[in-house]
Amino acid sequence: MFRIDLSASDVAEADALVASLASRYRTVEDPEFVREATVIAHELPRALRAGLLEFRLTEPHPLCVVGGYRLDDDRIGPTPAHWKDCGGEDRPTLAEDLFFYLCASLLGDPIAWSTQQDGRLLHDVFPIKEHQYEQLGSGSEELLTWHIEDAFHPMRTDYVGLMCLRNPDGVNTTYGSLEGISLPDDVVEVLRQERFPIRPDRSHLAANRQNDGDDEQLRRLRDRSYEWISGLDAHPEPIAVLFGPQEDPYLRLDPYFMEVPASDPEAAAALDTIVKAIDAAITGYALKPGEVLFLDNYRGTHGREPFKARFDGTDRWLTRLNIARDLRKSRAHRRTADDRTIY
Ligand SMILES: NC(=[NH2+])NCCC[C@H](N)C(=O)O
Ligand SMILES: O=C(O)CCC(=O)C(=O)O
Ligand SMILES: [Fe+2]
Repeated sequence: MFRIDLSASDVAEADALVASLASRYRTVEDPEFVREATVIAHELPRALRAGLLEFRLTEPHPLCVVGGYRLDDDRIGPTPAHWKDCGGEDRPTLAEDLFFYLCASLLGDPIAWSTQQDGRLLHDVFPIKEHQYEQLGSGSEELLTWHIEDAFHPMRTDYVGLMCLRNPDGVNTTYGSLEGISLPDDVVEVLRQERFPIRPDRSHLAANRQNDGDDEQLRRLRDRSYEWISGLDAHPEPIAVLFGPQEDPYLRLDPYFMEVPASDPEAAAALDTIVKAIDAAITGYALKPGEVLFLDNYRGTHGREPFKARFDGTDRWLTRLNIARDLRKSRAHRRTADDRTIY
């Protein structure tokens, strides 16, 4: 993988920047912070900025890990029981949230889904008791099968960021890609065609809807998004699994939510071929507290190994950002040019 390791002086610089911001902003969701973040991010250590630029421009690997940032396990407090309880202004993780958001701002602009985690920019990923056996980031007992994040969505982002706050049992994030794999030409040609129906994953379904707030207009927009999602769930749209460069194509798939109709055995066989090829090369990486992982969501798939959750405040805890390189791609689905929520 591509690594950026912060030196001691890099860490000191980042800490000082974060400390000054923590006295000005109470949450990374603050629209003023969101607007300023890209400018503020230019004050991050130069080696970090240069590393992320290289990752973005040269696409050296599907994964980039930023290591060296330190956090205090006591200060961040217990792992919450549900994301609905911890999205406000008093997060004990404010410093980590700010650092993570600034790093992300060097790759692009974070966006929020109106249908995920109450429309927040920053998601929490920790085990939730009621989700133990679900194919959700908040599951635990089941292998989270590998996927391109939000693969069903035409506005899925270029990058997914995961920051590790705690990972006491060293649970692996899994990843795979087409690196070093050459698929037969006829298979590639089929995979480039829109013959692969895909359903939305469960994290976007209305069953996981929580607080709507009291803005009537926002509620109506959100209703509409949920309707669109449930329509797709009932009538999945066929997508192409491969796109982009001929030699080294980009990926779009979440096999768990894909089913090719029996009437198209050629497409079914092609999907089976690529899934088996990626499966055979899956590896894992256990994030350490303070590390930030950026996944190139065009180049690599990811998932998570199963684990035994404790539900006692000591569980694994990551935060997550979806980062777009070009906000305009989703402009028709956002209220204003600089609003970040996709409806
Ligand atoms: N193959 C899958 N399990 N796909 C769904 C991935 C999890 C989803 N992104 C979530 O936020 O929970
Ligand atoms: O928990 C992990 O390591 C990955 C989680 C994930 O893939 C997700 O939240 O979408
Ligand atoms: Fe994911």
